[in-house]
Amino acid sequence: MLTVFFLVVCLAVTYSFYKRWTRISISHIPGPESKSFLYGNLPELFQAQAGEIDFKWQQMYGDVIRIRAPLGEDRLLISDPKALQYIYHTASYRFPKPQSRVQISRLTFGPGITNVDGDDHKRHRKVMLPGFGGPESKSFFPTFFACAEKMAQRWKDSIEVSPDQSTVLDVSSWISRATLDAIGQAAFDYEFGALDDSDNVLAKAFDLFGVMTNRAILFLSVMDHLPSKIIPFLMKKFPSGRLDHALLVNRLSTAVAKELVDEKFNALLEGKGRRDVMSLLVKANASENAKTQLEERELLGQMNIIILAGHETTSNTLCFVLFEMCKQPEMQERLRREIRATERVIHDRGDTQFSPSDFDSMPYLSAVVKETLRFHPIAYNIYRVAAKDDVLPLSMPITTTSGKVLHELPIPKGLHIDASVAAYNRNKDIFGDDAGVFDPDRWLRNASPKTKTALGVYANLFTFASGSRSCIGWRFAVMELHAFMIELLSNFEFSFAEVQGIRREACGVMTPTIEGQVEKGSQLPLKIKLAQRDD
Ligand code: HEM
Repeated sequence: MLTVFFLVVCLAVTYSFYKRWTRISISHIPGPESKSFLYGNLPELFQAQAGEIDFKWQQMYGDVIRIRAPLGEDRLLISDPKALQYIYHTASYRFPKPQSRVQISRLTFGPGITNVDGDDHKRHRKVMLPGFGGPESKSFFPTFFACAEKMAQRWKDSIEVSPDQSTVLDVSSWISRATLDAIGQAAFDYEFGALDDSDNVLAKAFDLFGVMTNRAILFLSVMDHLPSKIIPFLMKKFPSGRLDHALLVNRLSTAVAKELVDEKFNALLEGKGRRDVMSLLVKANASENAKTQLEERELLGQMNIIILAGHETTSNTLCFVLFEMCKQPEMQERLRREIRATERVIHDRGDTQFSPSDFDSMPYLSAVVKETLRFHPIAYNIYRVAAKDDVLPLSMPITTTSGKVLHELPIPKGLHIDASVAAYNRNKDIFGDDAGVFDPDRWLRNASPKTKTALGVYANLFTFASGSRSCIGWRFAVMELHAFMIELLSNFEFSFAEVQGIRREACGVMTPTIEGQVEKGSQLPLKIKLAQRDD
């Protein structure tokens, strides 16, 4: 049996080599030398700090770069606005995700919006959209605020008992648990209780921290060239720690999800439908016709995806806001002054809570949110494959290695494309010559960046991707970021704890780690004390 299996793998790999050598070539596109036939340039891309090599290559070769994947395969690393707009917006269903990533997502979450394609994806997205509109996201603002307040209270308790009225906390663990609770309440009307329990099983399971090893690089690349049907078999036959962990996440979170889907469905039948995302999803699904309705296993997959996509992303973004605020305390001070001034207006009008309409009087806060999303995009690279031979439009012509100038780029079916969100967000033509500097004021000088090619769903950033597969939860995330920042900055002063050397670790999502302690996973130890109040 195993011999037959290996024969199939060898044939598949040989066939993919044959196809590679007889198709349109992109080997004339400038790019870095490959240091290894076995791994190509991928270790440089996946094992450096997030975006670091993207910025270097962008300076050397421009916004369309040929890189090598394992076994001599050519790929493109792209940050060109027009090419990205074509791939993610205009022709998005002609550029599906690589099958290795689709299969891992299926294994971890079950079938759901991130791992289906074409008409199936349209069906999933249609049922999910009603839960993620503008009014719905705004309605969760008080929930996000309450979670931030609860965390802030714990920090105050810790400061109160300390002799020097300050505390050092790993804020990455705290914020990750607070955002897990926030997603539980807003998306499912469910209490994960992660803030109350630092050993929360689900919070620990959803910590998918892991730096890409050479073995994983090779494994994923080979998976991309095998017939999709044999991949689940291969995964079972050659288990690994990461895959076992994915199965554990699936088991734990599906158990919670199953209980909730049943509860929401019964509530709907009894006419007691609630306003959380999942209730809206179950309701939208019930009004679909039988052909387009999501099956129960798809609803469960959806919930698993929302738990992960909805908490690790916002949580890590919040960590990088605090990181910037510690680097530049004057920004922290300015933000606090703006929040306090708005607080006074709110009290004067007889309210006790901030609401999304107060954002209008906090332009610096919104500018800090946008600048953090630009400068520290948590999903720093996103991946696609050309489903057929195609032609990419370009914002800037490319000069090939033989000196020919191309105004558009023919690409072969099967070409892997790594979109560099990190590099696009620092494009000097769009964001200015100082695109490499963290400067929230750029958003006050120009509310939207100058570009002929509109891309992305928020502020012309590519942080939430673009087009039919753009982040469905972006409004949700923007609300949550504002709520947490108001609460944290108004109450506390943050500075770096003794440990220095925070890294932007390139895991599935970018996360802070400490130089020399990467194996310990996400960490952001900060010194926290109560902010002075004059009133
Ligand atoms: C700062 C926070 C966030 C960032 C930077 C972010 C970024 C992204 C990006 C780049 C994608 C596209 C990935 C790809 O196509 O390969 C995506 C998709 C997605 N995001 Fe987010 N996200 C954030 C927060 C959220 C939240 C809060 C939720 C849910 C509550 C969410 C749910 C989703 C879902 C379901 C998809 C898949 C959409 C589809 O395939 O149609 N995200 N996100």
